[in-house]
Amino acid sequence: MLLAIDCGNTNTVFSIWDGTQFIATWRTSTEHQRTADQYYVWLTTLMKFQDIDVEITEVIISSTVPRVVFNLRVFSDRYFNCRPLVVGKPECLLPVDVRVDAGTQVGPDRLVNTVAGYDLYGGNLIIVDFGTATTFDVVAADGAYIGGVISPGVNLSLEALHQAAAALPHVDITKPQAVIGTNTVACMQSGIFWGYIGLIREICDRIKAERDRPMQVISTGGLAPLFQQSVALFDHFEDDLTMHGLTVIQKYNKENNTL
Ligand SMILES: Nc1ncnc2c1ncn2[C@@H]1O[C@H](COP(=O)(O)OP(=O)(O)OP(=O)(O)O)[C@@H](O)[C@H]1O
Ligand SMILES: CC(C)(CO)[C@@H](O)C(=O)NCCC(=O)O
Ligand SMILES: [K+]
Repeated sequence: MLLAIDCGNTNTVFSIWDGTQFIATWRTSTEHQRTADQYYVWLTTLMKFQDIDVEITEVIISSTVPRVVFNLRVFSDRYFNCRPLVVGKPECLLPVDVRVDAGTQVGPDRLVNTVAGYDLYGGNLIIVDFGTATTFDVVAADGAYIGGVISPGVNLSLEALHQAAAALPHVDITKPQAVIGTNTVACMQSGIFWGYIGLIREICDRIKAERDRPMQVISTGGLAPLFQQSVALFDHFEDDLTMHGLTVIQKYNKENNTL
């Protein structure tokens, strides 16, 4: 079975794919100090707890944090006796083109999202991923990643306000009752919530105008449904878009990679 690992700057998600579906998914915070042995103890404890008794024979990794890849490689090699496929490395083939400025290292999560979006919906897409950063990936008609937009993540923006201003507390994002806040928390929530709705709408409109063709907007990440509640910003929401992309890339390499 395949273990797919999506390592973001904040969280790392592990999913087990049985060839047809994900049978389990677990999330942990991303820490580059974590060793191969620590990953193994953590994972097997959760597997036992959920009565999941499967043999992992393949591992694929997408990591936006280069430093964690070493220990994840050791983890894969030591405990599953396999060499992991690492998205973004030359030995990992992609089923789509990447058309960006020479020397640009596109985040592997954005490449994986592109592959997943193209597999599910075809080309001409804008993929909006709410993670540590909010990213917009633009997918051409032929599935190529042709660039996009990187904005500060929702939680990052809230945290930055709290860190920089002595009188501003830490708040969680929710949809505010009104635009005009009558207390500090409500003011902050309004700024982030409606500010983000504006940001998403403006960026998507401008990308569509620049491309001058109809495009579907696909969203993923924990906060997408919250924004979609108020304004129809997205055509589709995919909870596990990145994980889906990892399975597509794994299959593609199995069929086409001679290494
Ligand atoms: N209402 C909310 N207020 C604050 N945080 C929320 C809320 N709803 C969801 N979240 C958080 O949003 C995050 C969404 O997870 P997601 O996997 O999309 O990004 P991430 O893992 O934080 O980022 P990265 O992939 O860059 O590490 C989760 O950490 C979740 O706890
Ligand atoms: C933008 C993030 C942090 C989003 O996870 C990641 O995709 C990344 O580190 N990207 C590298 C730069 C780029 O994608 O152009
Ligand atoms: K993510």
